[in-house]
Amino acid sequence: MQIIVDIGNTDAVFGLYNQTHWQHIWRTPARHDESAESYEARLRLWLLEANVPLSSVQLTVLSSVVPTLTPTMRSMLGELFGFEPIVVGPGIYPLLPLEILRPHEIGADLVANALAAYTRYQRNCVVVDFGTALTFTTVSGEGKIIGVAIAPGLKTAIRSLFANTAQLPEVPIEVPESALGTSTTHAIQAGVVLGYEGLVRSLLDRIRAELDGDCLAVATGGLSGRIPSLRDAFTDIVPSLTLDGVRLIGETVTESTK
Ligand SMILES: Nc1ncnc2c1ncn2[C@@H]1O[C@H](COP(=O)(O)OP(=O)(O)O)[C@@H](O)[C@H]1O
Ligand SMILES: CC(C)(COP(=O)(O)O)[C@@H](O)C(=O)NCCC(=O)O
Ligand SMILES: [K+]
Repeated sequence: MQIIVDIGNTDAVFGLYNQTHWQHIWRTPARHDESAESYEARLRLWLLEANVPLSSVQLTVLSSVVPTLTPTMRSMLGELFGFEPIVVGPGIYPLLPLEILRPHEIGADLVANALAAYTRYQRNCVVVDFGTALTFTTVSGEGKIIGVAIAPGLKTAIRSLFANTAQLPEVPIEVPESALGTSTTHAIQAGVVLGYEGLVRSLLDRIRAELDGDCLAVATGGLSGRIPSLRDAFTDIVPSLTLDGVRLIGETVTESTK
C-alpha cells in the first residue's frame, strides 16, 4: 500500500493506493495553522476505518504547493510510518522522464499533472486543473513541459468579487440559463461561470494553434466537473490525475534508486 499526498491551496488530498487502484481518496482543508498531530490523528482514523494497518503502508509520497505545510506533513508522515516520504521537488526532477522549465519555480502539482498526462497519452496534452488556481499545463508527446497558463480558479474568482465589493454576495458555482442575469446571483454566475467556459475554450484554442493543432485536453481538480457544458472540451476528466502523477513520481524515484 502507498499513501500519496497532494497539498493544494484549498485541500490536502490523501490517496491510498493498492497495487492497481485508488482504494480510498480523502480530503481535508489545507490549513496552515493545523498541527502535525492533528493531521496524524485524521490519517490514523481514515486508515482505521478502512481497515488498513500502518505496517501495510510501504511508500509515501508528498507533493505540496504550500511551503508552510510541507515540513509539517513531511514529519507527520515520517513519524507515523517510520520512514521518510519521497517529496516532489527540484531535487528529484532529473530522475523523471520530463523536461522541466524552471524546476525551482514550477508547482509540484503541475509537474505531477504533466507526468500523469505524458504517461497516459504520450501525445501533446494540456492538463486543465480546476483548483484554487485554474492551471493549463502543456506537455509534449516527448515529455517536455512546453508551457503553463495560470488564472484564478472558479471559486477564487467568485470569492474575490465578494471580498472586493460591498454589495456582491458569495454565490454557488452554478451554470445560469442566460448570460443576461436577472438577479445579482445570476449576474455573477453569468459573468464568472459562463465567462470561464469561454476562458477555458479560448485558451485551449490558442494553445492548440501554437502547437499546430495537435493537442489533447484533459481536466482534473476538485472543481473540474462544475461546468458541465465544458465536458466536450476534454478527452477525459480524471479527478485523480494529480494523485496519479504524484504516485508515478514516487514509482520512478523508487525504481531509480533500486
Ligand atoms: N469530491 C469532490 N467533488 C467535487 N468537488 C470537490 C470535491 N472535493 C473538493 N471539491 C471542491 O474542490 C475545491 C478544491 O479543489 P482542489 O483541486 O483540491 O484545489 P487545490 O488543489 O487548490 O487545493 C474545493 O473548493 C472543494 O469545494
Ligand atoms: C499554480 C498553483 C498556485 C496551483 O495551485 P492549486 O490551485 O493546485 O492550489 C501552484 O502550482 C503553484 O504555486 N505554482 C508555483 C508557480 C508555478 O507553477 O509557476
Ligand atoms: K491541485
